[in-house]
Amino acid sequence: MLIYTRIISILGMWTKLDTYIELYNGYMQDILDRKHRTMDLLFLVLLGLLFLFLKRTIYYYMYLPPGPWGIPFLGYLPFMKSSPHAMYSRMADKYGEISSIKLGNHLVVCLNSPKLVKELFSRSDSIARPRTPLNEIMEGRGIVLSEGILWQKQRQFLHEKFRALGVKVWPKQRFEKFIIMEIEEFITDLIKLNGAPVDPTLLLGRHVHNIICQLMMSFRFEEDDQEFGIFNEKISRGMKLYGSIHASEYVRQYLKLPGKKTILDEMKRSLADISEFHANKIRERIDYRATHPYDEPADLLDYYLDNIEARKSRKRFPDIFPGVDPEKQVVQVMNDLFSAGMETSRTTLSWTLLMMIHEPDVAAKVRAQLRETVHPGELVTLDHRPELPYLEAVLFETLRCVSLVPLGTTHVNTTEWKVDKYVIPKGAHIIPLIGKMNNDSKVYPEPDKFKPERFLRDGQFHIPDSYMAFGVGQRLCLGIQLARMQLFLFFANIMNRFELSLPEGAEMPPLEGFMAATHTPLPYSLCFHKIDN
Ligand code: HEM
Repeated sequence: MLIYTRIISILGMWTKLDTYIELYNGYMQDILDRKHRTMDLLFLVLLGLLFLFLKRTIYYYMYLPPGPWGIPFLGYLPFMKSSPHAMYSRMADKYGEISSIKLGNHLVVCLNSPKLVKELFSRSDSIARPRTPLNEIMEGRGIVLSEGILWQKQRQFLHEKFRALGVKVWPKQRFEKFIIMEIEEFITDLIKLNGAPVDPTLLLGRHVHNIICQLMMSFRFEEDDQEFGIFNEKISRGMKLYGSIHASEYVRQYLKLPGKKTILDEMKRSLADISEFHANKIRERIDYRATHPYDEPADLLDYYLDNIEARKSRKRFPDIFPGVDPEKQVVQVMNDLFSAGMETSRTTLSWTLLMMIHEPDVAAKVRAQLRETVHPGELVTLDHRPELPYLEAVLFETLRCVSLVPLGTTHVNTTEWKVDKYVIPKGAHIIPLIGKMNNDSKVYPEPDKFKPERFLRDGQFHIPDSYMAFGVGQRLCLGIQLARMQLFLFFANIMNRFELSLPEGAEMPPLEGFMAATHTPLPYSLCFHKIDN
């Protein structure tokens, strides 16, 4: 019976086999259909993504300012055969007012029109700085490389306090006396030399730096101060070393090449030493203020410490240190003013003295104007400035001719920019070609000629709109007033007290110097002969 039942049930299943197979096939078909549908969907998504990618890439490249092509990941870096200065200059010759190039995975946009630079650098979305391994050492602190709200607060604070301390290129300013004091020391050094040859760039360094130290922390380095020599060496070496790891700005892996990381480490150590010096000065001042009450702030450090103390006692006090440790921020501001202020001013003075050797007729005109205004040997002050427009024009023409900061300081745009028919994607490195614009014959006719008259209008000193030496816009040089005070007072007093000559038998030093972050003259010597009163 059991066997019979089994046979019946097997026969029953047998007769349903077709149904099972059909079910199975239907099931498999369903899976296959679904698989196909998923594949189709995936394919469509990929196609969509590819389309978007192509659209974005085409849009990106189609509207980029013109420039040479590179290869993926490295851009134009492997084909760079000259210095960035020379390459950008050639790009400007070929492509005009605006050009672009890919270096590593960064887009670099070069601007070669004063009007355009002015327009773009006045925008509030033009003030960011590039994120490079070197910039990252400062951790976003200070003034030169800070951004956003911290930069805004610092800039406003420093502007206000510079003014309050009398840093203005007008007569009777409180700060003028410190510059004059330093000039008198400098003149004493020159008189002691009694006409013996000296490299003016080296001699000027301590005096120019003392002026910044006075402004920051009422301090000056004495003649035999070893520490100043060491700092000076660190800053100059840092500027040169920077050139040898410059490519790491574009491809970080560059620092993995033999020797490159060591250079970055050396630069970090130098910064740490200079920071430690400034941090000590801050601690000394805090101790001093604890026991010595004072009436009014003597320098930037007093203003900063006033702010830090007031912040501690009043919770609602305006915060000028958003997101940073106040003491570390003050240290980095001091480092920045040291490096931005010293090298620039002393090098400009050194170039101007060299120009006077190259251009004896101009030197004679400067002296003639001085003779009409002051006695030989008399101290020239800012009171005399309105009577000495030609002298000031010589300084500005020197800055134009030598282009002290030939590539300015790189800006970064924080939103996409539409410029004429081009689109500059956000995050590009924007470089103003200051050196190139200074030599544009449409802006400065006969640019190779040294013509201070360009800066005179109706006999008065006049700065044309196109002038770029101190940058323009939101991040215009913070020290422009201080620089103008120093340059005028040093140059006027040197010319009023000394005749300049090359050492006997020396060849004329060239006007082509060493190009790095700044353009410095090659080492040269001058003799300073005191003019009898
Ligand atoms: C002849 C002398 C000088 C020249 C030619 C010069 C030139 C420049 C240039 C081209 C910039 C870049 C502007 C930009 O980012 O677009 C700059 C920025 C700056 N300069 Fe000067 N400078 C001189 C002297 C000084 C002095 C004496 C000080 C010190 C008090 C100083 C402090 C600064 C600071 C702090 C910045 C950064 C401003 C910011 O990022 O907001 N400079 N300077």
